[in-house]
Amino acid sequence: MTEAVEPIRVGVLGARGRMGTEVCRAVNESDDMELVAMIDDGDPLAGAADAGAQVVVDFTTPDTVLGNLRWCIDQGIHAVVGTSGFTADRIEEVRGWLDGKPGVGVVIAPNFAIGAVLMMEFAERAARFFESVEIVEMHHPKKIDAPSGTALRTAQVIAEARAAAGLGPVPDATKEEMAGARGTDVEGVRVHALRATGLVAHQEVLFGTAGETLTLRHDSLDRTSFMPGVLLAVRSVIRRPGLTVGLGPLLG
Ligand SMILES: NC(=O)C1=CN([C@@H]2O[C@H](COP(=O)(O)OP(=O)(O)OC[C@H]3O[C@@H](n4cnc5c(N)ncnc54)[C@H](OP(=O)(O)O)[C@@H]3O)[C@@H](O)[C@H]2O)C=CC1
Ligand SMILES: O=C(O)C1=N[C@H](C(=O)O)C[C@H](O)C1
Repeated sequence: MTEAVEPIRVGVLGARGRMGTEVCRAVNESDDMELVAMIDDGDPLAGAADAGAQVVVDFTTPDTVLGNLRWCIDQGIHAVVGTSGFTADRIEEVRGWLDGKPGVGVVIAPNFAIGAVLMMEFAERAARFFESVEIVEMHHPKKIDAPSGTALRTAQVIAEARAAAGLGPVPDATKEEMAGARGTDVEGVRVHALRATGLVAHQEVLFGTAGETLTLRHDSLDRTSFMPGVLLAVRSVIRRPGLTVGLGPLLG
């Protein structure tokens, strides 16, 4: 006789937001998870611990996510984090907190959509073959930060691949006559942020070299695109202590 498996007890932070609402729906619809806490701005985080959450999913704001994450780690609650704003310094800070809590797992993913994860992997692979590269991220106008976490992460992996290949700076003789005309410089990669009603989350990575260009484009047309990745991270994090950055390592 097979033993009944207990569902994973999940708490959602930012539960009334655009992503939080979708995550609550996805957790409720999954057979192996139970939604035990819905926390939003103003609600005490203790509600998640009181409800016995094993995993907390955070889709809040770049300003509040670090405090939330520190609290989860202190409580011994695993965390799946989609909130943007994770610079290299922040990642290292979280890694330090986890050193003191060896049983706790944290997954921080700038983008949970499978196509976006592949776009970043393909960009990393292509980077060494092209002297030029620029990133254009396009989002709904209610997004509160720019550049997007996805664009930041893409620029980082491209910059690392360029450095490993011994590539110099991206060629650019342009004198910027007005500030911002050439976007912002992220580790030597120009990133441009567009906002328009009707968009959800989109990104292009444009590579160029003599006589050819390569464009990688990903479109999230609906927030359901992020849900399989979020659920995969929830299932994975309970048996994956320490810090995992990005969804790639969970995809096998
Ligand atoms: N990794 C990924 O795949 C994805 C990441 N994101 C990221 O997720 C984050 C949220 O995006 P989105 O859902 O669109 O944003 P929303 O503004 O719709 O949602 C954020 C929610 O968090 C709430 N909130 C703010 N502070 C706290 C707090 N301290 N504790 C609990 N809840 C809080 C907000 O409440 P109130 O509005 O009342 O302040 C709001 O309901 C962003 O950083 C975004 O970039 C988005 C999509 C995909
Ligand atoms: O705010 C959003 O919407 C999104 N945020 C994430 C980011 O900043 O990269 C992921 C996705 O782009 C949607």
